[in-house]
Amino acid sequence: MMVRQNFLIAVLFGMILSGLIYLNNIQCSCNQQITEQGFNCSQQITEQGIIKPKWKQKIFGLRSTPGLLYNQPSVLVGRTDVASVSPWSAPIIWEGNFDSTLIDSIYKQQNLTIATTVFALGKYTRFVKDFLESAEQHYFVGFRVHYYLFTDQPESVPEVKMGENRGLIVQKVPSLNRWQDISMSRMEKLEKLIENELVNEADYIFCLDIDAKFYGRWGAETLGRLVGVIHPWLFNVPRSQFTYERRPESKAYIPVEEGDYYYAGAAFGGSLEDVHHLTKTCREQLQIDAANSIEAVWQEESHLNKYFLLNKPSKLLSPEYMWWDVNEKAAQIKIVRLTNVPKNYADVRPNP
Ligand SMILES: CC(=O)N[C@H]1[C@@H](OP(=O)(O)OP(=O)(O)OC[C@H]2O[C@@H](n3ccc(=O)[nH]c3=O)[C@H](O)[C@@H]2O)O[C@H](CO)[C@H](O)[C@@H]1O
Ligand SMILES: [Mn+2]
Repeated sequence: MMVRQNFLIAVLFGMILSGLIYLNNIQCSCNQQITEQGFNCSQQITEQGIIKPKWKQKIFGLRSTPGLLYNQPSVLVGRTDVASVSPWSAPIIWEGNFDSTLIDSIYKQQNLTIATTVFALGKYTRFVKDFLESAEQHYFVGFRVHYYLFTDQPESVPEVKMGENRGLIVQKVPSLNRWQDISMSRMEKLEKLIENELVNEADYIFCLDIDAKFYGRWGAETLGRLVGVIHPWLFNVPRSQFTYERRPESKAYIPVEEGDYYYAGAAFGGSLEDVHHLTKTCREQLQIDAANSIEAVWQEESHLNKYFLLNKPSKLLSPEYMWWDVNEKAAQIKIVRLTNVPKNYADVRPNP
């Protein structure tokens, strides 16, 4: 009896031990893949046993270059005229709170590709040249940038000289009659682009308005998981004055006593996975609204604001990154990086 009991305990012990060894092995092989080829454990096996690639995701530390000299960071001195952090601890990027030399030296080591999307339909093709030429001067200079331009007139796309490792991919899309539909349809196009073409192609994506021009640096300080830009018109007003959708019938509804910031629809970005989730969710909410015959007051911008209320951005860009007119000043804006190009709406839009 005693012998049998001992035997059973020994078998049990052996089973636990081999289980632990097995678990440890899985972890080891996974870690090895991370260092050798980025994050390869991210392959997903579905219920049917099909292996689906997940997002290209690399594990990097913020590695610094030995011997790099830069100003000593201060714990005590910083900008006091603006907030540099949100209540959920996301940084808010302003001129004066980052060191561009240090940031570039860290992110250049990561061999990144930044996908950047713009849409130019109808008369908005007139903005393409200035947008691209100014981006080549100021936007992720020295990094690999792939611009994706969606247009109904590929023949009108101007020749713009691109820097090394930078390129333009033009995709033809059907014309639409209402500017609101053009603006809103961007969410679905972006969702599909990320799904079908960008997985394993890019590390980050930024989605920008085309009626915009760069005047200052927009670089690696803007990289993050989920990135929103604070709208230039509404950065200094109480939340009750934000132009959120206020009708409860819309999926974009935000009550007057809620809301963090008012975000611009003209610029957002982040990792492919996060931006895919954002564009998919906004596309779904837009479709539900359309089925209920309601269009949010600022179309997809209203839905973006609802999304960011429920999915807080990990990084916020100050209105330096989407200013409303290069000739307009505000005490807090020390540099205009990207700005709206003033336009006569009646002149460029297909409908009021
Ligand atoms: C600064 C800012 O946050 N701007 C937003 C705001 O007004 P905007 O006045 O900036 O909207 P907009 O007329 O620039 O339209 C948005 C974008 O749609 C594209 N487009 C539009 C019309 C057209 O005929 N052809 C064309 O290609 C183009 O890429 C343009 O940049 O509200 C819009 C939705 O209501 C968008 O959320 C914009 O991003
Ligand atoms: Mn615009």
